[in-house]
Amino acid sequence: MTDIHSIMTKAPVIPVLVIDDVDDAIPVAEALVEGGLPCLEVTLRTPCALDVIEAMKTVPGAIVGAGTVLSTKDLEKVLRAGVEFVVSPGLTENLGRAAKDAGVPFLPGVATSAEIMEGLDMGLSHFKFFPAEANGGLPALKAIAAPFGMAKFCPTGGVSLKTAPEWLSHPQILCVGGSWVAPKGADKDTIRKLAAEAAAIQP
Ligand SMILES: O=C(O)C(=O)C[C@H](O)[C@H](O)COP(=O)(O)O
Repeated sequence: MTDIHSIMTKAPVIPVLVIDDVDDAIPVAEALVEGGLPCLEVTLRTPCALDVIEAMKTVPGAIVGAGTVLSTKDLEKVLRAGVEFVVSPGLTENLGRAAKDAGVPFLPGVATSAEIMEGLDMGLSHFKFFPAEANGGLPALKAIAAPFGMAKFCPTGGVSLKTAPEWLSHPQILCVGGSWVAPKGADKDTIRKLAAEAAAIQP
């Protein structure tokens, strides 16, 4: 298993996926991987998410993780499904410790200095800044991250193709997360093009 730093540095964008129909899993994953975005965050927001994870894992080159992991119960489920990384919207002591014990690359959401400090205490150093735009955007993250030179971030929530380059120009930001690369109902060609555009983003 790889570590969260290498997952965050594979491509500038981690697609955040909400998949309603398991039949879409393979074409969506193929389009994203072909477009140059190998790390796929499948959110547990839909009832078929675990089946989607299992299906996407069969796509060559896909590195499949789970998002919206809210509890240790969710963590157990996604580990059984064989995810390679885990993302959560927030950080709790229970979930942080369980992810650490499981040895799975873990990217918990933070929005404040105290949350980053709790994460650092647990031995974590890589965080999702969530919800990125609603929390004040890049000026807010710049100010919050300044005392924590060792911490790295993946802003997610309201990030777009247009705003991603500016986020990525900050040295503590390794990648951004976003759902824009796989809009609901989009066909494979569209998703491949959106992924290729995102993969080519230069800070
Ligand atoms: O489901 C989760 O666990 C989340 O953390 C939420 C997602 O990361 C954001 O909703 C994506 O934001 P958009 O790119 O603005 O759509």
